[in-house]
Amino acid sequence: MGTPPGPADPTAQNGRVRLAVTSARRVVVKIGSSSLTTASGGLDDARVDALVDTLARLAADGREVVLVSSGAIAAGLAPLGLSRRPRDLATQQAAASVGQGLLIGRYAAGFARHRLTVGQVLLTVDDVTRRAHYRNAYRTLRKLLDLRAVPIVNENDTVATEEIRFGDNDRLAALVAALVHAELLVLLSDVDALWTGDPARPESTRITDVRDERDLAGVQIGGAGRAGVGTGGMVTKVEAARIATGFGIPVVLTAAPLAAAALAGDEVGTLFHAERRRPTARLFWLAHATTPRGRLHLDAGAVAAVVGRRKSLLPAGITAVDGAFTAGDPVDLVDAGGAPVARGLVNYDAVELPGLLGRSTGELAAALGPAYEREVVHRDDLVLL
Ligand SMILES: Nc1ncnc2c1ncn2[C@@H]1O[C@H](COP(=O)(O)OP(=O)(O)O)[C@@H](O)[C@H]1O
Ligand SMILES: N[C@@H](CCC(=O)OP(=O)(O)O)C(=O)O
Repeated sequence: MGTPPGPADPTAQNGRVRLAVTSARRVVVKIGSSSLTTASGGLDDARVDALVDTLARLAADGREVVLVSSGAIAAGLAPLGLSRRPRDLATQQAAASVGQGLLIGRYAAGFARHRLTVGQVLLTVDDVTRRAHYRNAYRTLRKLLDLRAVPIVNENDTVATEEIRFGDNDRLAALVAALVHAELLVLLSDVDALWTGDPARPESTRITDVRDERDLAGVQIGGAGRAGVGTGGMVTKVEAARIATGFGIPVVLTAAPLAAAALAGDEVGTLFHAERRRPTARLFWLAHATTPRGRLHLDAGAVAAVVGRRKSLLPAGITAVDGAFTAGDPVDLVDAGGAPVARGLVNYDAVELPGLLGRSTGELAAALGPAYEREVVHRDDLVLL
């Protein structure tokens, strides 16, 4: 390994402070299972307390903190006599049911030492994909912050099924950061930064800054490290960083013991710089938080119009339709090869479209009435993928 992770890392301090970090007033911090558990899999009280102390200091500084914490499944293993993360969903859910209570109890006791109250927020995919639920989740989180409580978020593992699971809390943390309009997302893992390749290999080096996709070219982004504890590895963290930075939120990725230094703005870990152009909340939600209900296949002309010239999608450019959506649902717009190029809110039911395909809006209006002059997806309801 190039440089061992830890506060002693000589490359960590060079006297510069990351202003994007120190100026953030509302911060979402995500910690992975691997940073909260002992090698044998149980909750590591010392690590939980260390994180709590760091976050309590942040709160004492007047910053608002939302914690997204994994670890429910890992914390439930030992009490159930299990030695490793189970593969089947039912046992994972049982472990999460036992472990989530222990986890939140541990946090509540830890924050109480600092006279801080915690609020448990368990979210399902629907809570961040369905607009009505999304607003509910936002209201609750907002209210907890207004009341100076520390929201502690996890996926509601006990009720999530395989199909509707996030499965990894990195993406959940990025969506929560966007939901609460955080100014910073901190991803804490068992590795001190994003490295150019597997951190265990001598040729790998630490990446201090990711300014855009070009800085990720050639980087080998692998799966989870310590077997049986973490889930997504670096892939889900980089994906979460893309989501958050695309929403204008900078992201610091580092190891849990470096959390305090990272939050003080020291140049530890990897800083993913925020993109300057921030999409509207609605389009962000459309791109990242919706599940498409169908697919519209576009011909080359329609792809050029929608992607290249940012035009609305008209029936004339659609060659086929899949799915059972109704007007107002999110659908993916795919090119001739089936690759999604955009997502949008469709103005027709799936059953209406086959009779309209390939026909001009003028022709449709003359044959079927003025209501059929409308776009299939209006450009204001479209986001490129
Ligand atoms: N390019 C890379 N840079 C850093 N870590 C990497 C890279 N590729 C793969 N990894 C692995 O990803 C692991 C972190 O993911 P994971 O175990 O899922 O953490 P967590 O439980 O914190 O979510 C690291 O321990 C590391 O071995
Ligand atoms: N919701 C699950 C965690 C899933 C997850 O993302 O884990 P990790 O990769 O350790 O952040 C739990 O609490 O066990």
